[in-house]
Amino acid sequence: MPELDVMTERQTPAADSPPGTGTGKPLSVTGLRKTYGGGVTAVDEVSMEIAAGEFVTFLGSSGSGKTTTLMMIAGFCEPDSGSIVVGGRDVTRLAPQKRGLGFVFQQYLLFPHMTVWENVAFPLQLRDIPKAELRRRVGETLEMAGLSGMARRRPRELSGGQQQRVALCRALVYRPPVILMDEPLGALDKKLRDQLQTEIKRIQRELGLTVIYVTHDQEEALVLSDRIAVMRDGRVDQFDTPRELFERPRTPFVADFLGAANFLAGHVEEQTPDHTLVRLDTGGLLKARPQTAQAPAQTPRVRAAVQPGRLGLCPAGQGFCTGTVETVTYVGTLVRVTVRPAGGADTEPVRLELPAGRAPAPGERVGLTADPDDVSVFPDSVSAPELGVPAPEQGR
Ligand SMILES: Nc1ncnc2c1ncn2[C@@H]1O[C@H](COP(=O)(O)OP(=O)(O)OP(=O)(O)O)[C@@H](O)[C@H]1O
Repeated sequence: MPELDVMTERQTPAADSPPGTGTGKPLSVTGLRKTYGGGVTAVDEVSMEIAAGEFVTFLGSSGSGKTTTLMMIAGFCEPDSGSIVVGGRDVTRLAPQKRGLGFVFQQYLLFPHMTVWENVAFPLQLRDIPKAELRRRVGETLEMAGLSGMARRRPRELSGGQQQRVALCRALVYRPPVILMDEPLGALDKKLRDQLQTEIKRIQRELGLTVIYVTHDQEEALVLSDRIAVMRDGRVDQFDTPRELFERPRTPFVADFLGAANFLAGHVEEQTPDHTLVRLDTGGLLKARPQTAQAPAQTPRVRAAVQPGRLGLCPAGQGFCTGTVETVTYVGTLVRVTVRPAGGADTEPVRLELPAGRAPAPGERVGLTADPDDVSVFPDSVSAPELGVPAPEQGR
């Protein structure tokens, strides 16, 4: 892991704007590629345009190329080809410390012998910021992160969450044009993660920061991001808003990775400009939204994908499928239900997420419904396991 601010050269801060005026800059990445020794192509032709003040997350399973892409943007890893432009300036061949970017990593890398105040002030001292200005900025940043009362403590006197907030302050204090965060909350427990996610998002909005965030946690990506780049095998499968990724997944991998989609096998029976009708292997007819360019009109076999939270119950014999309730698991205000469809011996149970008040009883026969707009249809040329999609877990 690179030593952070220690490497930062003496330079004028990227922006001197006070909070609220939007310090973030746009970033564009074109045709980025990295192959490690041994022939592993970690990143393969990644291109994206990130707007000033946008919160973008690289989401993907382990080994999908998230960290390598981030490290190339940071300058700690040299790309084989491609370019990186920050705020109109090509930084591809610049040393990390000359890019002026901020970093927050899972390991806090605070200086143990310095107080919180000194840790946060350090990047400004490196940049020869006048004392009064330094005091104002450190004070302001600590206050924003709720750390004002802890300025005199040393890192070992803080909890993990507090230490991570100090690391965040240290990246924020000199208002870099882009902040890069690699699993910064990975070491914290769920409650702290939730709390810090809210704080990171608030601070990012308040300051208008451009943030690139790496995580393999779907929920975290959905909570934080304006847009998410879903990565697989070094490539970006889809770069879109959380809503688009949910409602218009372009690949089965995206459908499954974001929402643990149900995949229902069948064939297209009818295609009109208004809808697609899929005859499921279990016998029922499922109406999906009309298909676009990648319409599987020529593909006899398809898989219809629908998220568990977008399915509803109706009386048995109605809807696109009838089956028997197998499991009912309460998860807070939600209930996770699995239904074994009748009429398809080998079919997987269908997973639903319902409000707790609408839970059916195990053994009950129910029908399933879905809004056609929530149903995506994919050609059945590639199976989910081949795409690296994990098998659905019971009660997930
Ligand atoms: N220094 C290296 N030398 C050789 N191969 C590497 C090196 N660093 C990463 N890789 C390989 O490149 C691929 C992408 O790795 P990368 O760390 O970018 O993925 P990631 O999505 O960030 O994964 P994780 O979530 O596990 O950190 C993997 O196959 C990995 O084994």
